[in-house]
Formats: sequence, structure tokens, C-alpha cells
Amino acid sequence: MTHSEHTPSGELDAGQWSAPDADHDMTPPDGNAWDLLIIGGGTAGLVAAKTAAGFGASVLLVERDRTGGDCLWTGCVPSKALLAAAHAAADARAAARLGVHIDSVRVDFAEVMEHVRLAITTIEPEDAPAALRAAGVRVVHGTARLSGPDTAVVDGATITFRQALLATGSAPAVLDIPGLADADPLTSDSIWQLDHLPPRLLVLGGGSIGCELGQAFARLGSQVTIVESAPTLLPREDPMAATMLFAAFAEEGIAVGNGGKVASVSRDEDGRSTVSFSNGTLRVDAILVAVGRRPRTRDLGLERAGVDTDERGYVVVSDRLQTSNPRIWAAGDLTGHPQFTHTAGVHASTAASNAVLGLRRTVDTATIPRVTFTQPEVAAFGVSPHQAAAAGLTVRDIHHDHVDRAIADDSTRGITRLVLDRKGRVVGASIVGPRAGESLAELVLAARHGLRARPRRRDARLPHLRRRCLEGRDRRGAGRFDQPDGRPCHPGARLGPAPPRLTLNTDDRLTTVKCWTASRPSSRPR
Ligand SMILES: Cc1cc2nc3c(=O)[nH]c(=O)nc-3n(C[C@H](O)[C@H](O)[C@H](O)COP(=O)(O)OP(=O)(O)OC[C@H]3O[C@@H](n4cnc5c(N)ncnc54)[C@H](O)[C@@H]3O)c2cc1C
Ligand SMILES: NC(=O)c1ccc[n+]([C@@H]2O[C@H](COP(=O)([O-])OP(=O)(O)OC[C@H]3O[C@@H](n4cnc5c(N)ncnc54)[C@H](O)[C@@H]3O)[C@@H](O)[C@H]2O)c1
Repeated sequence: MTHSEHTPSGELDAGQWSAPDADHDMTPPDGNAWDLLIIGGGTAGLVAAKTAAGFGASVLLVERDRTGGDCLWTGCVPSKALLAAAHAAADARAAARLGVHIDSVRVDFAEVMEHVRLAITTIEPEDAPAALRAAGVRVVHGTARLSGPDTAVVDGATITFRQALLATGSAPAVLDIPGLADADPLTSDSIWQLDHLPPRLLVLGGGSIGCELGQAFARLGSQVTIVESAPTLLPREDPMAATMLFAAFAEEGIAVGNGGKVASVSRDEDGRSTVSFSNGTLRVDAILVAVGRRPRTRDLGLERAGVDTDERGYVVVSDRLQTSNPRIWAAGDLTGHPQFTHTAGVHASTAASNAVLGLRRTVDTATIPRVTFTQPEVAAFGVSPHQAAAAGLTVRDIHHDHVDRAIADDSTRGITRLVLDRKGRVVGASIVGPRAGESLAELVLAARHGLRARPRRRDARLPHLRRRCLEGRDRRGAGRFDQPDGRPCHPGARLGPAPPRLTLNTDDRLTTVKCWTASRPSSRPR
């Protein structure tokens, strides 16, 4: 694999830099140094800039292409917009199973791409230079390069900074396969320029991008083949999740070659490509390469500034997101952390706060959620179920064919797998099914707060200050209040010196507490 440093600017460029109020002056307000120089205006750069400016720091953000970065122009926004159209087509085709017959489903690819572009241009003003300026950030169009421990050069001009944040993101990795470059392969940067649906699409890589875009194009009408070099799709996920996704893909006609590798590619005279594998060939109209990403850290002058990278080129950061140069911080895809827009945002805000205010906030990497927005969705965080046993943890499986909501929706292909520690606390989860991402959010919250998932009969102690019982039962009638001496509680009963106990057959503590509105609260039990 080699780096792709392609700058994805294209026809979607909203002319961000031609605004009459565009800045060219890079002189800091105090005439000496910027409090924070930010290189890169994607999710990480935008969040860091607004955070630091909000603290009153002087902030200069330098972006060489378009503010908004991958998420807005080539990543989350266009891919989710495309998936919305693709899933709508598939839902319409499948509606007959619920008794709703939609006789003909026609996909107009040009209109679908128009929807994708509209989503981008609707969101763009939030990320535009004008929005940054309104937040007090100086933003300039140019390519920045570090030139020393506290200096950078932007298109020939030298800038001095007190602190800097690197947020240059990542770019699609390209494959070194004989003939592939001549076949003009698509990447997640260039696929958004397509104006015709490719009749036959080969996707190299069955990770998040390969699965999401592979399913999207299949549902819009392409004949899709996904070749994944690992033994399963989504190899970072729980194998059970990968197997379920594989089955869903097979059912809708997506060919998946797990453990496959392309040997060579040749461009045919008609513009199509013949792809050779060890066991045969495939003729396709387009090839999408989605085999991971590489950090945009080349040509950033990192050595001059004393910023270390790892063997793959990612900037090495501490848990406070500081690099080996204490003045320089990094956040987002160019660090080795999970490459998600929410990670970029949270880490950028932490790094900017640490840099500008001198705080020592650290980032949590144990509970970062991830969601692949295929149908079914695949969502996970923390310890994976298939690693649980080795870590002395237990797994609790809930198959969705026993879940009423899934049965009602006729979408029972799915599973929720909870990884629990010895006290029953959630330390990881993997969910396959509709709205898996939304369901995961509750579990992440549970993990962050050390909550237990184990259902059991629980004796909940009531606060000492409650002296008179208002209700003998909890509101749902699911549990009964008793005094420790065996006397039952009933509305109006005086309570003894020891707190009464509530026996519940669920573990819903909040409901328990609400049931007990004291008539005469007192801080001391009598
Ligand atoms: C197809 C696809 C789908 C995705 N879907 C999701 C999703 O559903 N959910 C999710 O959480 N994440 C998703 N992601 C990942 C998400 O887009 C990235 O994690 C996120 O955009 C990273 O933000 P960043 O700020 O680190 O980098 P970027 O957004 O890449 O921003 C870096 C910026 O730095 C600029 N730059 C680079 N070098 C220089 C320089 N020398 N000088 C000045 N500027 C420079 C670049 O032009 C760019 O604008 C997806 C990614 C892709 C490709
Ligand atoms: N919903 C989301 O949050 C979302 C969606 C898309 C992308 N992303 C982010 O973007 C990143 C990049 O996505 P990606 O799919 O390019 O990377 P990925 O790392 O998720 O998947 C790349 C896949 O390509 C396979 N591969 C590598 N070399 C290959 C080869 N020669 N032939 C066939 N397969 C090969 C790998 O085994 C891997 O499964 C993701 O890791 C994720 O962080 C997130």
C-alpha cells in the first residue's frame, strides 16, 4: 500500500474562499504569536478552533482545501445520504412482506446524487469559514507546514505560535496491484463525482466503507462484488456480527469473496476492467478501493518540530493528546485513535482545552462507540464478545427473534451481545439489527457509569428520611414494600426505625425512588 495524498476538492466546492470577508492577514492580534495555530479544518480542526476561541484565545486555522473536511464532503454526510436513498429503495421493494405492495421501484441515480449534494450544501454553512470567523477564529486558505518547534510556514509566510494543533486527517490508502492505477479506481474521495450508476462494481475491502458503499450501490441497482482479504467482512467486529451481515448481503445478491486477493487488473478497450484472482477473472465497470486509510502527515514538517510518528506515520500522542513537542497537540484521524468524526470532535475539544487553558484532561478510549450503517446495522464498543472469555468476562446474548419489537417489524435478523464483568457491569457490547447504533448509546452510557445489566430480584434500600409510607406497592405493581420486621407497608403506615425494603422483580431503581414521596421528610429517623 502507498499513501494517497489526493486533495478531494471537486465540483462540490462551494466557493468558500471567494467570500468578500476572506482573511489573508496572518498577523496575530498581539503582534507576536498566535495562542493556537490549527492545521486542518475538518471535524477536529473546526471543533478545536471554536473551543479555543470560546476561551478567548487568538486562533488561526489554516485549511488547504475546504473547511468541513472528510466528514462533510466525502465521508459521513455523503455516505449516509446515499445510504438513506439505498435503504428507501430496499424497504420499498421489501414492503410486500408486510402486505404493502409497491409495484415498481425506480431509482434515478442522478436524483439520488442530487440528494447527496443537497445534504452537503445544507450542512456546509455550519462548517464554513464565515461560521468560524463569527466564532472569533481567523481562518485562511493555504497549506501549512511546521518549520520549527514554535513556527510554521503557510504559503511562504512564517507564523509563530504558543501552541499548535495538528488536525490534517487521513486519506484513502491505495493498493499496489499491477494494472490497478490504469483502471482509474474510485476511492471514497472520488466516488461522489459519479454521474452514472456503474452496472458492475467491484469493491476492494469489506470494512466500514466497503460494506456501507457496497450495500448502497447494490440497493441502487449495481451488481456488487466485495473482496475482503480477511476471513470475514468487518474483521474488527465480533465474528457473529460479521456472519449475520454476510448472510444479509448474500440474500440481497451481493457477492462476497472473503479471504480474496486481486492479482492484477487490466483495462479493456471498452473502458471496463478485467480483474484477475488466483481462481478466475471478473469483468467490472468500476472498482472502488476501500482498504483503510493513511494519515496525512507527510510534508507536515514534523521532524523539524520534533513531533514523533509511529511506524505507520500516525502522530504519537499522550492520553492528553500532546505530541512529543509539548507545544504541539493532535486530534482526529492523523492520530492512531479510532477514525470517527465523533472521536475527532471530542478529542479536539479536549486537546484545545488542554493547550489553551493548561488543563490535564485525558481521553477515554475504552468506550468509543462505532456503527456501520448497513442494514442490518452493526454497532459495538468496548470488549468484544469473542474476546470476553479470555478476559474472564461473560457474554449475555439476546437473539432478536425473541424480541417483540423485532417480530412486529419483521426484522428478527439480529443479536444483542452484552459483555459483563463479574459484578454484572457492562464493559462491552455488539449489536446487529435495526437502529443498533441508537441502542448502543444507552449501553455506552451504562458502561461509563458502571451500571449493571444483570436482571435479578433486587432489594432496594429506601432513604432514611422517608418516614411515612404513601404507597404499599410500586406504581406498576411489580414490587411490594415491606418493613424489616415483616410488617407490610400500606398507604399511611408509620415506618419503623429501620428503612423499609422494596422487593422488585425488575432492577429499575428510578421507578422505585419515585414511588416513595415522603409525607413528612425528616433528616433523622425516629
Ligand atoms: C466514506 C466515509 C464514511 C464515513 N462515515 C463515518 C460515519 O458514519 N461516522 C463517523 O463517525 N465517521 C465516519 N467517517 C470518518 C470521518 O469522516 C473521519 O473520522 C473524520 O472526518 C476525521 O476528521 P479529521 O478532522 O481528523 O480529518 P479531516 O476531516 O480529513 O480534515 C483534515 C483537513 O486537513 C486539511 N489539511 C491536510 N493537510 C493540510 C495542510 N498541510 N495544511 C492545511 N490543511 C491541511 C485537509 O484538507 C482536511 O480538510 C467516514 C469516513 C469516510 C471516508
Ligand atoms: N460508519 C462509520 O463510522 C464509518 C463508515 C465508513 C468509514 N469509517 C471510518 O473510515 C475508516 C476507513 O474505512 P475503510 O473501510 O477504508 O477501512 P477499514 O479498515 O474499516 O477496512 C478496510 C478493509 O480492507 C481490507 N483489506 C486490506 N487490504 C485488502 C486487499 N488488498 N484486498 C481486499 N481487502 C483488503 C481489510 O482487511 C479491512 O477489512 C474506518 O476505519 C472508519 O474509521 C467509519
